[in-house]
Amino acid sequence: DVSVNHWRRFPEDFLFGCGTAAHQVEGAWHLDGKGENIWDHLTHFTIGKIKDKSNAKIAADSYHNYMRDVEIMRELGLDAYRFSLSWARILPTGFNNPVNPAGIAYYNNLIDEMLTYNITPIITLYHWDLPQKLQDLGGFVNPLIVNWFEDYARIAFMNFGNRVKHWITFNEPREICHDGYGSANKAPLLNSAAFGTYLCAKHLLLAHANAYHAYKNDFQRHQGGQCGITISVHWFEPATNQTEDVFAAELTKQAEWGLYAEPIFSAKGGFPKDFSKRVAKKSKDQGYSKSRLPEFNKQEKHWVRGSYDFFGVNHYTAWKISATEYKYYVEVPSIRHDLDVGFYQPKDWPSSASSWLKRAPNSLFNAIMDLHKRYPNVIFYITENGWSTTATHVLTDDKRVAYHRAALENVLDLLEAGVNVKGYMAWSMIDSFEWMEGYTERFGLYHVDFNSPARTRTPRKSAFVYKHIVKNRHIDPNYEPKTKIMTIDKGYYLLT
Ligand SMILES: CCCCCCCCCCCCC/C=C/[C@@H](O)[C@@H](N)CO[C@@H]1O[C@H](CO)[C@@H](O)[C@H](O)[C@H]1O
Repeated sequence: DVSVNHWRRFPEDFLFGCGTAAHQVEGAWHLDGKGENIWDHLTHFTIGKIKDKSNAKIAADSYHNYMRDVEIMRELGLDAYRFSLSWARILPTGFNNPVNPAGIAYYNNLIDEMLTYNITPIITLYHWDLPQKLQDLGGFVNPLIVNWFEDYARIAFMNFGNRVKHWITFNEPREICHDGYGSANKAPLLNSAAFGTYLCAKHLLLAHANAYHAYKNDFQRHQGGQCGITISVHWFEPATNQTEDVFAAELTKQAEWGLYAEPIFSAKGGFPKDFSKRVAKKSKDQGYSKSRLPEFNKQEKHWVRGSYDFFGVNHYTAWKISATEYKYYVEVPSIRHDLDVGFYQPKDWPSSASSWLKRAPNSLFNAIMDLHKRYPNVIFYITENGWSTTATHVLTDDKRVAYHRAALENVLDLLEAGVNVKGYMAWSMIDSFEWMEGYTERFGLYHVDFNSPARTRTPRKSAFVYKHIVKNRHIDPNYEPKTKIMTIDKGYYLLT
């Protein structure tokens, strides 16, 4: 293929990794003192919400298989592994007393095993699994979540910060707030469309800032790590180049990810301007005395602004946005009604097993370049990017291979354009519990047999291709793995 420059390389210090999340892989939901979380609660007590009626009681059983997981990291030759801590495994009631020693021991063992093989741990403090006891008190719509989260973050920094140098406070505030509080698309199914999303957004941002400042003030000097947040940033493109579609796409960016990025990364701070105005106007028209989007006071704005060492980007796909066409029924009032745009994905974009995930041309480049222009000098880590297949046991996942290759070409384009991207975490290392979709959608580079007691992991073709890219620091579009037997490359790892 002459159109691809084979000699473009990723820098030696670029972090190639894979990601997972505690609730999606660990299992052991009630073992060794772990408390119940909102997904345990949802899957055990609410009937008919999960597509295949499954739950994550065992999932990929990483709680018992963590040594095999680290072996997989070594097989792939990863520089880094992004995983999350289960808040309720460490603090069964959500509060910082009691601390569960078995929870601390589990993560110590995982971290130490990774470090033995020079694999950098990247920890997400919160990947959607709030302790149920805190949800009973309101979860993210209770302003006290700000202190609860800081207390939990401090326990994590104190116990693991001597070895962990990359901290992500939250995974995807949009999904936490829009899906969990503003609708019933994810636990805790609060479905408070008028207020839930916005109350959650404000409190989550303050909780993030508290954890960030705790790290900065009390840990960073002697631990020497970095703390950031991961936001899902999809690409939103105007359906036409008419002014109203261009504005509709801008508003969509503000509503979908700007709500979380702007208060932290912009020079001015606070919620995004056009979208805030829009919610204020709609709220007034609806007869509310104040905007349903609660503003930050001056002190809060200042506290949140600049609370980052890096920006974690989860990117998967794109949508075309129209001011007038492709509109569907939306609840009133709700964020979707506040935004009031139409959206679609062109039929010729290759489709995955997930209804929302299509391979959109250059969407990763466009999304991160847009962020770079708004927030210059920010360091980016791509903390998730991946492709889903169905549950059928097919190991030749050529569409996943094509997706990762295209995305990684975009990363090279970004590096060439001078954007400071320091790492790429493929989602996911292994198949896992895909939230409301159960086990019907598989994101793993490794297949997991959820019917076998051992939860056997088997590499897909994409695992061999990713390994080749990581090892050679460049993308060979013609590389075809010659074997189906995965090995750990000899001499490739240096013990520290
Ligand atoms: C405010 C209304 C705006 C309407 C404008 C149109 C945009 C529509 C956007 C709809 C988005 C729907 C689906 C999005 C899904 C992803 O963001 C989400 N699934 C990403 O979550 C991560 O992905 C992994 C794969 O799903 C998952 O396993 C992982 O745990 C998540 O971190």
